Order: sequence, then C-alpha cells, then structure tokens
Amino acid sequence: MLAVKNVSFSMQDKQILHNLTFSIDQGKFVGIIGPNGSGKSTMLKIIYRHLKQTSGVLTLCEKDLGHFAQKKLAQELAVVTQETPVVFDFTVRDLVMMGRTPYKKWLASDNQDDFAIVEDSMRLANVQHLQSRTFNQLSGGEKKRVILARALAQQAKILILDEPTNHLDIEHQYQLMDLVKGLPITIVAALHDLNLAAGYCDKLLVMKDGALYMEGTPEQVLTEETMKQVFQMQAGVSRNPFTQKLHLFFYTEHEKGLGKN
Ligand SMILES: Nc1ncnc2c1ncn2[C@@H]1O[C@H](COP(=O)(O)OP(=O)(O)OP(=O)(O)O)[C@@H](O)[C@H]1O
Repeated sequence: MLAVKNVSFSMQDKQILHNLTFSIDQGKFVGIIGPNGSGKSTMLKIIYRHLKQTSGVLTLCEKDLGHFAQKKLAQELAVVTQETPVVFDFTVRDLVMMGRTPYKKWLASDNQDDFAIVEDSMRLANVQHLQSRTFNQLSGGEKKRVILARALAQQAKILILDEPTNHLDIEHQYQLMDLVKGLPITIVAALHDLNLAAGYCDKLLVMKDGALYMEGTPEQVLTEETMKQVFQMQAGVSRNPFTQKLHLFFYTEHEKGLGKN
C-alpha cells in the first residue's frame, strides 16, 4: 500500500535519514521504534508530506506520493502528531467536524452523513462529553483524543500516529491502542512504549541513527540483543501471563546489583 524506497533526508547540511527502504501492507498495524533522535518523527513527516525527502521515492497505492492533490491526500491519510495544529479556539465538536473538510466543496455546509460520522468519531475517541468545550481548555490527554477523533472523522485509509499514547493515562493508552487496532485501516505509529508496540503491532521497523536497523514481527525484533544494540538497555523477554503477548522487562546492571542480598 505504502512503499518507501531509498529515502534519505538532510537538513542544514546534516543527514537525518539514510537510505530507508520498507513497505507497509494494507490493513496492518506497523510500529516505528527507536531511541530519541533516531529519525522516527522525521520519517513520519515525510510520509504525511510535512517534509520532502532529499532523495528516494514514496508511493501510495503505487502512485507517487508527491503527485497527490492535498485534498485527495487527506482522504487517504490522516495524522495525529505531537504538535497539535490548532490555531483557533474552536469547540471540540467544530474541530472534529474539520475532519470532514477533505470531502467538501468550497463553502458546502455539513450534511447528515457528516454529523453522524462526527458523532461516531467522538464516541470512539471517548470525547463526546467534551464536545461543547473549547480545545484550549482541555488537558494534554484530552486534546490528544480530540485530535484522534478529528483524524477518525477524516475516514482515511491510513492513520499516521506520532507517539499516540504520550500524555494519556494508562487506561486511555490501552483504550487508544484497542481502538486503532480495531479499525479496518492501515496504521503507522511511532511508539516509545515497547510493550505496547509488542502487544499491538503486526510489524515493527527499528530505527537507529537515522537508518532502518531491522524490521520484522515483534517476536523477531524485540530481543535482548536488539534492546542492547539499539536502546543500550538490558532486557528480559517474556510473555504477559494474562494476554500471552510478548512482554519486555528492563533493568540496569546497577538495579540488578541492588536486588542481590
Ligand atoms: N528542524 C530540525 N533541524 C535540525 N535537526 C533536526 C530538526 N528536526 C529534527 N532534527 C534532528 O533529526 C534527528 C531525528 O529527529 P526525529 O525527531 O525524527 O527523531 P525521533 O526518533 O522522532 O526522536 P524522539 O524519539 O526524541 O521524538 C535528531 O537528531 C534531531 O535533532
């Protein structure tokens, strides 16, 4: 569905991404993991065309991503990022309604379908009770869920998430992951929580120093060796006894010493 071929990116004479090649299949949940500064957000920004690659090609459904008109791209691809692009003090409901913009002609008013989709999106993101509040009055986690609701209202085929669980309490972290996992669309998410990545992703791309270090299923990728080589962490790999999902336990040599009698 989405193919990234030999993509590099430089900014101010500094090479940030080095020759990345990977593909994302339709309907899959793909996680991008890697330490701070490894290039995850930059890669996502190139996918949602906030940045343009210095070299290489991206295709969406075999069509050059650069050739999509902005409105058409917004029907294909919705984004939930760290920086919330909200300038005005709209109500939550109005903001979620903006997700319908890519489907509207200039100055067309909202119709019954739009209202129903907006209601549904707010319900899924658990923000219905906030609908009359203004966005600027919300907490960080509430804002995040409203931006997700707006992305859902966009009804795109690919949802791009940059650290979606950042700012969310533990219940809402799992609620969001369950929600997006249940959507019949393709998800690409940069994730810091490796146990969430392990539990929800079909495939993981591991980035290190702006390059793709490895890719594979969580079982193939989340190993003691990868944790050491990529994250400089000691880890044990086990299973969550309740879900049987892969689970990582982290420790430092210092902590290990403290555990001894
Ligand atoms: N506007 C910019 N100008 C110069 N360098 C930048 C800019 N934006 C990002 N970088 C650099 O590019 C590299 C990759 O950054 P990026 O934000 O993509 O990493 P990340 O993996 O998403 O990090 P994090 O986990 O900390 O969010 C970093 O070294 C960062 O300092």
